[in-house]
Amino acid sequence: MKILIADKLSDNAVKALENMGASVRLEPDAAAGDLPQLMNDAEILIVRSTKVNKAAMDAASSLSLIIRAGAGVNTIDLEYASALGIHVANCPGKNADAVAELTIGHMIALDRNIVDNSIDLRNGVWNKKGYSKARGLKGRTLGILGLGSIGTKVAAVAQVMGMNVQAWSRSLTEQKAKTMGLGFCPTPMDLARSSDIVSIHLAASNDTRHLVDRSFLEAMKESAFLINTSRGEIVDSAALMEICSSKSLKIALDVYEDEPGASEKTFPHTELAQLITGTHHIGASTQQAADAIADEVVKIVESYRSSGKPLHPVNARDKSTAQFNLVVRHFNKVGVLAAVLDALRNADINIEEMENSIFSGGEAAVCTLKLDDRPSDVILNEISSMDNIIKASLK
Ligand SMILES: NC(=O)C1=CN([C@@H]2O[C@H](COP(=O)(O)OP(=O)(O)OC[C@H]3O[C@@H](n4cnc5c(N)ncnc54)[C@H](O)[C@@H]3O)[C@@H](O)[C@H]2O)C=CC1
Ligand SMILES: O=C(O)CCC(=O)C(=O)O
Repeated sequence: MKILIADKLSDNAVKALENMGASVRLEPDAAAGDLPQLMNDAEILIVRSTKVNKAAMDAASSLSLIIRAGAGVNTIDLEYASALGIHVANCPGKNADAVAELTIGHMIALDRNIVDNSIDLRNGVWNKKGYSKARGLKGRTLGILGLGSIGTKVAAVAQVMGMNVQAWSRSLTEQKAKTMGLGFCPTPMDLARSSDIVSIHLAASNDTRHLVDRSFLEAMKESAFLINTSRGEIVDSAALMEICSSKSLKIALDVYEDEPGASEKTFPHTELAQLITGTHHIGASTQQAADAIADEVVKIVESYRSSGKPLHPVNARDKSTAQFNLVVRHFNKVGVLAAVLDALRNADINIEEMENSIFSGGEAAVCTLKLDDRPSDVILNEISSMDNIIKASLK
């Protein structure tokens, strides 16, 4: 098993992979453009934020699994991976505590102007009066966009801090919000209008691109806070730059549209930087999160090695469209299933999924095949009467 790690991963995880018998190549400073040259005969590619595009996959004929050592998979061309039959898996929730911690940190920093306080002190300015105007967070309304792993954790911490927490999330219902002690916002715009602080925890996709757009920003309360630790593309940063001063919005960002890769050294959006408090996409960058992610990556490789299926697949088809389940009980002999497949091929029936389980003792087995068409009774009889078949039936 050949593994290319094109980002930083802990030494312990590398050792654990090697102990599984894998040959591991470490390229911690690789950029997206380097991947085609580095792929060679890698079967598994492990990345953090390094983008994985068509060129990388085209250069890797042995590649069968890409592991995102993190949560967001918008950096991987999922459509192309699916078209080439390459599994993509991620580590859901494993860095959520770290991002929630940074989010809460940004929220407190905005309220108390911690960054400006510190810059003034460094410049020899003492301004206790000027900086003594925080509103405080207790009793204020925090609106969370996206109640996934991170959004849920941010909500829980904010509740402990005495904030009123409300949320919009695509599958959130009023009832579910109520059981979580949260206010329910039927639409993102409702949340924008009624929150003192908006915190974004959505996955980036075509649906969520610029979900926080000009009209959302205009709907926000005067002097509200906006915090984005999810993905830059979710906020229309051009609109943000135009609107934030006129509405006195306070902004904290960890992520940016067209943000530099991890190995780059220049931040191009300096105009935006003047208007915000910003961090360098470090939401997940704590030792705790790195350890939790590394452990999960090892589990994903283990699951893939032992079953051929990775834990946490993100590009598997949600639900098979095949409606016909052919169940074949058979003796555990060479060639039995090949004959079944042959009969189905001759009938022009496609097998979409197939699973064979052997019973204890190893004598008999049952194979379930999901088919795109109904086999006729003639074919069922033909299969049932084959050598070493006990019975074939449709379920
Ligand atoms: N700043 C950082 O270092 C980090 C940033 N992130 C970002 O935060 C995002 C959220 O992370 P988690 O909470 O762990 O993920 P999650 O998968 O648990 O939650 C994702 C949320 O996005 C929503 N969502 C997904 N697709 C959607 C769509 N098409 N339309 C509307 N809503 C949609 C889901 O309903 C869910 O509420 C990640 O996707 C990632 O982009 C994650 C980890 C670290
Ligand atoms: O690995 C990183 O530093 C980025 C983490 C992240 O953005 C994610 O997990 O979605």
